[in-house]
Amino acid sequence: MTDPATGTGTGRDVAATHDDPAAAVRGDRLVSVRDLRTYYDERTLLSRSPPVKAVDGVSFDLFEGETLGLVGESGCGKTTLGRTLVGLEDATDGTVEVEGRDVTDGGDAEWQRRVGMVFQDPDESLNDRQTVGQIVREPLEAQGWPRLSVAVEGVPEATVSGSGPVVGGRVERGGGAASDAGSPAGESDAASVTGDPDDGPDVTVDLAGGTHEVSVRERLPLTTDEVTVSVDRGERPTVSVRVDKSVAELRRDRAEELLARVGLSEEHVRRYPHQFSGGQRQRVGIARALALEPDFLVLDEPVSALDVSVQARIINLLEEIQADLGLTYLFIAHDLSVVRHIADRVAVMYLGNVVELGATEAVFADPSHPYTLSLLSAIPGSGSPWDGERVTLRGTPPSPRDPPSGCPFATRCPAKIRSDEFDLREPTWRALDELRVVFRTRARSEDSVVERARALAGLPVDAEAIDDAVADLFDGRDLPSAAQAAVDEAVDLAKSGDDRAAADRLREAFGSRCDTEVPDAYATGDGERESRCLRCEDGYRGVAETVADRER
Ligand SMILES: Nc1ncnc2c1ncn2[C@@H]1O[C@H](COP(=O)(O)OP(=O)(O)OP(=O)(O)O)[C@@H](O)[C@H]1O
Repeated sequence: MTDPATGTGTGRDVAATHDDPAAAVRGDRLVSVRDLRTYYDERTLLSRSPPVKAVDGVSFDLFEGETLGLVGESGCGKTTLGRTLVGLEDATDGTVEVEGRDVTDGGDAEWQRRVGMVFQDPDESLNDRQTVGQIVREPLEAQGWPRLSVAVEGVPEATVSGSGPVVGGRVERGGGAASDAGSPAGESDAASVTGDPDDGPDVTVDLAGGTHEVSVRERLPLTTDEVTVSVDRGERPTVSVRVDKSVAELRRDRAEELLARVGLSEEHVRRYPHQFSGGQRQRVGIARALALEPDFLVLDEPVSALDVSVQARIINLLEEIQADLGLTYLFIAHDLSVVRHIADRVAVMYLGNVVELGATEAVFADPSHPYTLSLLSAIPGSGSPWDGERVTLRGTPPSPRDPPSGCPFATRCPAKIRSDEFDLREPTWRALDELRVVFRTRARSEDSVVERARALAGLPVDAEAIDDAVADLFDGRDLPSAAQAAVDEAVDLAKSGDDRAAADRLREAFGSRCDTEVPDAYATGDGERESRCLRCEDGYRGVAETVADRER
């Protein structure tokens, strides 16, 4: 019905995230993620477990210069999503597009240069046997940095020859034929030979007038004094460009500059990670991620391993760097107050799915997914309209190897839509949900040897455990006779060894849309947010209202 991220579709479930107020401060779309899935398949000849569906159908956009916070409890797939975006994990399905180019398979060299990742634990992510200088230079060496591009301005045509790290070639002035390197003609006065046109040429030689002028792109550790240019003028001038610094010197200087950028000094270059504090090590991790002048950083819980006093300084540093360099961040965190501080928008993830996405303040002020509500209820003074007790979710998240067939949150949802068939009290509904989880869990787990032997002998399977579970859950609760009959049937199925059928029987009798329908992304608020909760449809009570009623 809807493509949540593009906002195409009809009806009120159109996710119009592009019209939201936060969009006013965002740039163009940088990354588009569509129905992305990343599964870990560990099947071997001996093990037949299904794959772990770590990311299971995620769609969203990232806009230039924004910070998108990604939150959710441990194991919901945040890291896997971040790693898939930067090409460290292979996507199983779906697409990641950057400015319209498909980079899903991780093999796009240009995208590899433009993304970086900062990891949660600097102790694990930095090689203790390398000096800090070596660590920061590593990506430069791996990517063959620098390959300096040259543009010639002021003449219709010129030939460039380069030496050292300079990549020469034939260049054309705008309006002429396309250059050898395929730069589109007419785009600008300068056609660069290599390099990303967005970054501009590294060295520009202006031949207008009788002499020539040389300029060097600001971010390079190079001055014009270190670039020697000679011009052989003729009908078609030849420009020879020599860089006096060696590649090794340029890399060393770049590393020093990066370390200075993150607040470390020259003297730190030859030290080893274990000689630094946690905060300093994370600064090294950030310097390394910035080495290749990325546009986009995935920050995977970059401050959660640090002392609270250090966290604020690292967050400030990340904000400063973003403002200076115009970077786009995906900021993964479990601490919602950190996300509230740093993120323009927030995506809430549960069991491999993004269940709510929107402008941070709007999501905090009026969460429209019950999972977001439960997360916010745990933060005192979160500012959300929820003023009740903390909403504690029942049980543990389902296994990502066997997620529920409908809404992924249905098995724990405090606002689950109930079937009209029965008029039961909330604790009874919950007992029924939990009994179904018991059967689902049993169906998933391997039988014990004793259980297999009992099944082979035609004996009831672990009947006592089932009876105990039923007694625990329904002790003192009277069910209407039709409901009791359905529970009894399910119990009989489980005792005959068919836990899956037992769970299905309960779903058939007591389930609702939440158990069978995967919710679309519904636009909520003023269209600035999207929520994958069926309660967003017309005719249902709101999430907070329902939960408040049920928790009473
Ligand atoms: N390399 C792997 N092989 C198999 N399963 C994996 C692998 N990496 C992660 N998983 C599983 O994928 C699911 C998602 O894990 P992931 O680390 O992405 O979640 P997370 O939300 O980042 O968790 P945390 O906050 O604890 O880091 C989990 O069930 C995890 O056990």
